[in-house]
Amino acid sequence: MSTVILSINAGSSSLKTTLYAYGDEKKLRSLAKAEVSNINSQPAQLKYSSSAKQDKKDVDNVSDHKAAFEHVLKSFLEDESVKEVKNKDDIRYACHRVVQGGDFEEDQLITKETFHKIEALEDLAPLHNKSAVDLMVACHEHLPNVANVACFDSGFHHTMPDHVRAYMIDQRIAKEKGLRKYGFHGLSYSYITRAVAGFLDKPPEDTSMIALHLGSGASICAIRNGKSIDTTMGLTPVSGLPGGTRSGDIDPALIFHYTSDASKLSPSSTKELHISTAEEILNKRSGWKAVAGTSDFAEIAKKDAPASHRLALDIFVDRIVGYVGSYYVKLGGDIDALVFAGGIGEKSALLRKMVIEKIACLGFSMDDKKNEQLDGDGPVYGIGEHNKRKTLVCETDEDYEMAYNSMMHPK
Ligand SMILES: Nc1ncnc2c1ncn2[C@@H]1O[C@H](COP(=O)(O)OP(=O)(O)O)[C@@H](O)[C@H]1O
Ligand SMILES: CC(=O)OP(=O)(O)O
Ligand SMILES: [Mg+2]
Repeated sequence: MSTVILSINAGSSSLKTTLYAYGDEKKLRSLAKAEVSNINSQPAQLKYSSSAKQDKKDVDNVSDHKAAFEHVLKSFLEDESVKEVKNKDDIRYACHRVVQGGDFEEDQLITKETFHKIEALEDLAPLHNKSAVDLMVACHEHLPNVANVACFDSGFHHTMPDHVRAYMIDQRIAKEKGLRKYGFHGLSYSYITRAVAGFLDKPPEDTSMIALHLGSGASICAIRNGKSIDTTMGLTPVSGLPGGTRSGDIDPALIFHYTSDASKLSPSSTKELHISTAEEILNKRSGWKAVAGTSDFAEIAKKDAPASHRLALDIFVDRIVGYVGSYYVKLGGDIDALVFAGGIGEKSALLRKMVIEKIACLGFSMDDKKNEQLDGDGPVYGIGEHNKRKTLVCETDEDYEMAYNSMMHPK
């Protein structure tokens, strides 16, 4: 008898889902994947793949995650090659990626009580948590017999010390409002830690690294003996590194000088969700989209790209190496590996080369050939080594991480 898990990863404009099954041997098998992209702009696209079926098509009337989820579910249920799922009731668990988990450290079974606690966290992360909460409601409606589990992107960072988590502001207000560094991409960092430890043939508790999750949202994590000691994102994902549409760190006073109405509520705020125009500008109208006019990093890294693209690339590399230097010191130089992950970290040989050249002074190196052509079975690839310190690429997988935790610690 197999247990079936559906992993649900809600991005700001996409919905990525994977169906997994496992049996007594506790080995996860991926059965099928479905992804809806372009959710807020018409038409949205649905991409589906299983061992028997590959499909890509436009889908109409998908203006929110709930509508996208209905398409995804229909695709899974229509695919007769997925023998483990003949009807909705064959799905045992739905795992939801929740970016801002507040004080939650571990995955939570979603009950009425935990649902309301997660819903309340929307105040801290209006731009990130809403779609996840909407999908919990959709699952409750469409899959009434499934057990819903919330998996928090912030959970991995609960081991950061207090002096790293705290901002230098009035501590009474900080406590009252939960204003501290939380950090995100934790599902990815947890996957990377286990995968890299396996690759190095060491227990995770003895493995230390600087991990770079570089996607359209980008962050870095300092991991000592398998645990996060610092990361670049903070109260929200806007801080730290810049991203596709995010500014990354700025002087906070810049907000007051940017436009006269930056402090007003943004047009997309509703009665329930209060997003300031500044928050929207820094999250959705900044980053390489603002500097280079595209949020596609592959375009930015093209050989003959214009000067605006080169500026975006140089800013990104500058901020990355600055944090690597800082985390090298925080880890006391005691590092097994520097790990590139995320869409950009995994696919851009140019970005990896630019970063490694600038941090060679810290004792990192790479082999150009291995960097250009990743060699091995994955998910971890070695691309360089200097004095036993390795440079690695890891194909990270947040969906797998959620399903893996659900399998190892069933709720
Ligand atoms: N071949 C490539 N070279 C450089 N960047 C790439 C390549 N393929 C994809 N990317 C970039 O990866 C980013 C998306 O990464 P991903 O981790 O999937 O992001 P997210 O989960 O935040 O949407 C995009 O900026 C995209 O342009
Ligand atoms: C937390 C975060 O920024 O997520 P993503 O990279 O998926 O946008
Ligand atoms: Mg991502």
